[in-house]
Amino acid sequence: MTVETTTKTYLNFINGKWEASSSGKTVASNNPSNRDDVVGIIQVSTKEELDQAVFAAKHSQKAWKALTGSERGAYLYKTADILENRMDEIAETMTREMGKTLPEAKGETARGVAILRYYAGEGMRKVGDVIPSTDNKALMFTSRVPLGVVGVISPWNFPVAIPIWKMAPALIYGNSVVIKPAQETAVTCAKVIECFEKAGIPDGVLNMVTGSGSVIGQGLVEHPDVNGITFTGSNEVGKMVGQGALARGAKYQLEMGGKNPVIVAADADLDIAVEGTISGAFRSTGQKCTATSRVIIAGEIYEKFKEKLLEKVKEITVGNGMEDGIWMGPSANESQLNTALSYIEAGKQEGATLLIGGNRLTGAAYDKGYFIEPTVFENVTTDMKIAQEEIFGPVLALIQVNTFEEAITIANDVKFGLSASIYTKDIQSMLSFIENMEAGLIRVNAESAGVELQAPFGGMKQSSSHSREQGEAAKEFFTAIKTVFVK
Ligand SMILES: NC(=O)C1=CN([C@@H]2O[C@H](COP(=O)(O)OP(=O)(O)OC[C@H]3O[C@@H](n4cnc5c(N)ncnc54)[C@H](O)[C@@H]3O)[C@@H](O)[C@H]2O)C=CC1
Ligand SMILES: O=C(O)CCC(=O)C(=O)O
Repeated sequence: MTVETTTKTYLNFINGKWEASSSGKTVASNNPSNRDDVVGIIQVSTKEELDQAVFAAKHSQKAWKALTGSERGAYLYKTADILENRMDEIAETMTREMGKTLPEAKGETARGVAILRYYAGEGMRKVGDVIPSTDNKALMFTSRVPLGVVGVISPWNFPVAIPIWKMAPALIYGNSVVIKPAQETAVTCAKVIECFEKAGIPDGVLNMVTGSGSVIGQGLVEHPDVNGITFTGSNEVGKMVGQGALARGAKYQLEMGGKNPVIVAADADLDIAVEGTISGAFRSTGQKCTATSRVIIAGEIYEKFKEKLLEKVKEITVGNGMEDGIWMGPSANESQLNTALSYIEAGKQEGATLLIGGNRLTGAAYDKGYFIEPTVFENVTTDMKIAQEEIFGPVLALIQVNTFEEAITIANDVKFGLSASIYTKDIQSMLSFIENMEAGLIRVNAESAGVELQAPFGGMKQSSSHSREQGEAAKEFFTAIKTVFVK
């Protein structure tokens, strides 16, 4: 395994060149397993660099759009090959930068490669339909055209997959892109951009500007030459992004929080349910919008499920995700750690019973990082904060119910609607769950997290702007439809 030991400074990528910010200011990206480890130095950019990037994107888009879909696809295939060759190095950077374990980071990087190849292929697929006109001498059809310049605002929890599942479809349909990655994972993003550069993407078509959300993120939202904004992150910021884009008539797409339930029915295979619950709740230290945060369990099997779950939670090894044998890494930053700890405190204050975990880990192996125990509460009622709000940490709430209807009511009793699972063998329960659950992702006998790149991804209620990402659904956002009538 190669671990970088020198600290490199990463620049903005504007119009095909790597350039420092005119601010002269930089910030270190630190390892959440060991804050003394600086993964890289990144630019704290100004509005000036953002303007340059948007200008470059605007002026390169016409020629990019004029290429055929297969020509654009060729750049994505090439980028995929380069990313695949750099898989180990980029995955290691991801683990050092945000903490998820190396196997998870490798899996995510491989997913990035697959997403690039999927959208490369989209360049050869149809961009319209023929629709019968009521005039039999006319030809009527639709054609999809790019939006123009797309602004990508990405979070830190999937530093490779999320930027790629936004940039790849934007590019294949003929848009140019300016990305502002989360500061916490800007080094990983810069390495992904290097893959596009090495693949020869034309100057200006893809630009990266790092910096704060309030300057560069907000700047993208407000920029008159940015035609579409795609965002993943918190509900608070997402709503501001949506309002800002709407105010100037730009298209927007928001993927935000979740409070995802798992229902364990009385007839569930408990071993499979426990395994899926553990993986959904604690992989990536609970920092997925699709993470399981509530388990709603039939009274008949409650004690048995709880016992099996706690046995498995005790086996979770927490530590530096670069090390063999570690199953759960740290929180991605100090603020995430403190948020999780404050929700644990709120759970105790509001009367939930702490069954396991609940503490920050201390000692030589932990003191320089943001490590927290996997935590499970019981006697949780739906009015409690830990049952209502997105924690984005390894905290699970167990809720006991007497009937299936009660389980569905509780599962739906939140403002979010991203993902929901049920464990059952009964076909009627499955069908009722599929019918009545208010969630964009419905999972039966499978964990709440886990998204397939070729299928639509997004939520109901306050989890998204009601649009969908990934798969063919991406076409809806990254293109506009022209209806053409020819006579
Ligand atoms: N849905 C998801 O996958 C994610 C949800 N979150 C949620 O958000 C919480 C806070 O995490 P943060 O990293 O602080 O999320 P955030 O929503 O602040 O950040 C997401 C992205 O938005 C940018 N941003 C921040 N302020 C902005 C503004 N005013 N205008 C435009 N862009 C802006 C950030 O720089 C980052 O690139 C987490 O605890 C979690 O609950 C965070 C990351 C991903
Ligand atoms: O569960 C996944 O694979 C994707 C989750 C996601 O998109 C997110 O946490 O932002």
